[in-house]
Amino acid sequence: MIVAENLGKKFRNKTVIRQMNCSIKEGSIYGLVGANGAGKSTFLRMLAGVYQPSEGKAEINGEAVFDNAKIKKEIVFIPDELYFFPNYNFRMMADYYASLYEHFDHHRFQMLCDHFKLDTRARIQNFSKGMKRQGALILALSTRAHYFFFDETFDGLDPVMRSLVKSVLSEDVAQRNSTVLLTSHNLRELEDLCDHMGLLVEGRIMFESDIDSLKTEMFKVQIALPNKNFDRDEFRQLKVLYYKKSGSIATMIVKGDRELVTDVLRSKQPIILDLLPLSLEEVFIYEMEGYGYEFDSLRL
Ligand SMILES: Nc1ncnc2c1ncn2[C@@H]1O[C@H](COP(=O)(O)OP(=O)(O)OP(=O)(O)O)[C@@H](O)[C@H]1O
Repeated sequence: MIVAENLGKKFRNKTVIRQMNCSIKEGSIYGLVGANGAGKSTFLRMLAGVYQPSEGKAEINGEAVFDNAKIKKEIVFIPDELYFFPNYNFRMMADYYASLYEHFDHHRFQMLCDHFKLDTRARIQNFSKGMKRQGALILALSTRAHYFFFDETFDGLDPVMRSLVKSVLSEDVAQRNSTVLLTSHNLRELEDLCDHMGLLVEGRIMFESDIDSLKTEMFKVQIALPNKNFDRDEFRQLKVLYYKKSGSIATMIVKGDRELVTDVLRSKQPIILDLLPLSLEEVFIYEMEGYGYEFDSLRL
């Protein structure tokens, strides 16, 4: 279990992460999304033991990560800006990783390189940005570590490679119960991969949830009632996050159990009733409104 408790990070006088609380279970794929500069990389670096927290705790299985050689052997951190030794090829980088991670699996390394069609003897400096990303991921997964921290992993990957990377990551988690924490500034990039997601805003996780309940507990409703003059008050039994009426049809965003919501709406004997699922992006937008953030241009 990865745990952040009242975690904070300051650089000189600038507070970048504040009072962060979050726990990530073994075997899960957790996506952390947030705008540029929100603090994603800083948070990841503290969980990976690269930065020392200014306050609070960053722990894995109850032990502080920073300066903890034992735990760091179980962690691979792939930063947003990749670094490879000059003049090295992938085979040489694999040997270097094997010197750091005792369970490094050379067979898996070769298999993944074949799968991604990467030539292990070619110089890395001649590779494209996307190929370097693939290589970093292959090296990480070949270590047989248990905790993977990937910063902007999909940056530079084309759609085919993205989906290949996603399937390789999901497979590792399913087979080995490894734990993956990924960051992205693009929510759509992570939504089909992660089982949990958190939204980081100005150094704080504003909210987090498992994807299934996020998607199944919020709906877009379109409804028309026999009495055309109904208003929002008609639905006061429900948690209506957003309401807009044009003509005789109301469109609203409702939070709650689908069956209960449907029962309440049906009891009004609607002429039109549609309950539509929201995309994850829409769910985040409406949740954020509860925290006073405005997303008018993106709504409905
Ligand atoms: N080593 C550092 N020294 C000083 N300030 C830093 C340092 N690292 C990060 N920051 C500051 O912390 C803030 C958050 O940066 P961070 O890289 O964590 O954000 P991010 O969410 O990963 O952004 P991006 O999506 O653009 O990569 C920024 O204002 C950045 O300038």
